[in-house]
Amino acid sequence: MSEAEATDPAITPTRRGLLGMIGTGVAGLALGGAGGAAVTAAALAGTGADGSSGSVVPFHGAHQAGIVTPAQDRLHFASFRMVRGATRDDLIALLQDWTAAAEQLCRGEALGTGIESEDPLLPPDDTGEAEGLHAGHLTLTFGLGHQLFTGEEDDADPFGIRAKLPDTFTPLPSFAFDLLEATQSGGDLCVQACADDPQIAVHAIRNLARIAIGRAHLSWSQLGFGRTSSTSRDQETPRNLFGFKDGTMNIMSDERAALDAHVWVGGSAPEWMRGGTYLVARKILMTIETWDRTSLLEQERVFGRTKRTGGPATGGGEFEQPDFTATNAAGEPTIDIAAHVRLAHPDQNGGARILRRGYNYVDGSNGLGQMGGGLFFISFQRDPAMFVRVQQSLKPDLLNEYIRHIGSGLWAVPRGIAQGEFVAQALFE
Ligand SMILES: C=CC1=C(C)c2cc3[nH]c(cc4nc(cc5[nH]c(cc1n2)c(C)c5CCC(=O)O)C(CCC(=O)O)=C4C)c(C)c3C=C
Ligand SMILES: [Fe+2]
Repeated sequence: MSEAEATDPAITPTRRGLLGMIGTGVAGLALGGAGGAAVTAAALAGTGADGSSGSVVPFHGAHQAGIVTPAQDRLHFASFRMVRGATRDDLIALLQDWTAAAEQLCRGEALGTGIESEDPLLPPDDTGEAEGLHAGHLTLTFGLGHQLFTGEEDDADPFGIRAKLPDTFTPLPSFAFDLLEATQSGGDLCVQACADDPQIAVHAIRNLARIAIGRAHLSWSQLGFGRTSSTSRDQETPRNLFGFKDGTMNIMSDERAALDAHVWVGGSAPEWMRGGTYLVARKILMTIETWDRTSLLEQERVFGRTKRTGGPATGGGEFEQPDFTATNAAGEPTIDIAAHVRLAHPDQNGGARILRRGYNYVDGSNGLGQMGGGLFFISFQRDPAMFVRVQQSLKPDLLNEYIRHIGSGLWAVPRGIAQGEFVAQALFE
């Protein structure tokens, strides 16, 4: 296949197309072969047969994808626990198998021989629900939990990696108002799957869970939609379930200096984490019915921003800097002293900034006429202490009246990998 043919939308291969070509013996189409490169180039051209959904985000690179990648619309986040008695070799083999699968999934390929099993007495290599779909900008971001290094009792070294535990990687403390449920918190490994299409994200997690069997099991997972933070100025700022623009003051993917200062782990950390980051997830229930009965004045006081434009209460458009010194006619601060944006602002937090990349979620309703929905908050920062600092400063936040933190997790996200490496390989060297 020539480069020109490879980028022709009309012949950009879908999962089924790829299988067909493997079946007819197209030379080198297997992983790593010359044909494989052509397939990647085709997919990288970003155009599928339907003209929109065939885009590939490269899996390899200095940093893992899914962090500064322009936020896709859909999330399936999964937390895994290693099975009791799993060994270091099991963990390494799992990360190797996940890496090989992730490379294929992110290229929009079916796993192994796909749904056309050579032996009908065995389950097919791929579960099949993404058959006919394209890569859909799928990104898979892998993280390692603290317990992986220390064991459940914090006094063990089940996988022989304790010596590589970074000093800064300590579990999150309890926060005021935490109402955490163990069934939605923690985990030895996490995988953040983001894509344009929920079927693609779910397919990826499902197949990674299947591959993990006998070594790790799916502990809990969360579906999300309608990204609540932009990571690129090319994206319109989305709205959260309270109807406010969310992500206005986020760190953007082109802010190189800010990313180095606040997101990417730097030089003094263990080698396997340099270029990595830490992922915090917080499942935050939003009491939507109460909020919907709250006056617009109060809603805007809570955030310190206007609902329509997203601009600060002190005036100007969405991206105008808030003036925290401004007062109204009565001499009171125009932006309430407990407004969310005041307390979350870097000025209140020793300059700490975090990269937010969360999603709305709705898990159905609770049988009392209330929606079980909110924000699946995700942030990336070079040190978990940066999140802790911001979260602790939100203690008097007016928003707390309308939210409940019900799930939590912290994972170290190793640096990205080159072709031929597996995720977190440097941790085992
Ligand atoms: C600990 C970190 C944060 C949590 C938890 C959090 C929850 C949360 N936030 C919103 C809605 C908005 N947040 C906004 C700004 C904002 N929030 C945080 C941090 C946390 N938010 C930061 C660091 C910032 C930026 C502050 C700044 O630099 O000005 C905004 C305003 C628009 C924006 O800049 O994004 C909204 C709206 C909800 C609904 C929520 C929990 C459910
Ligand atoms: Fe916020």
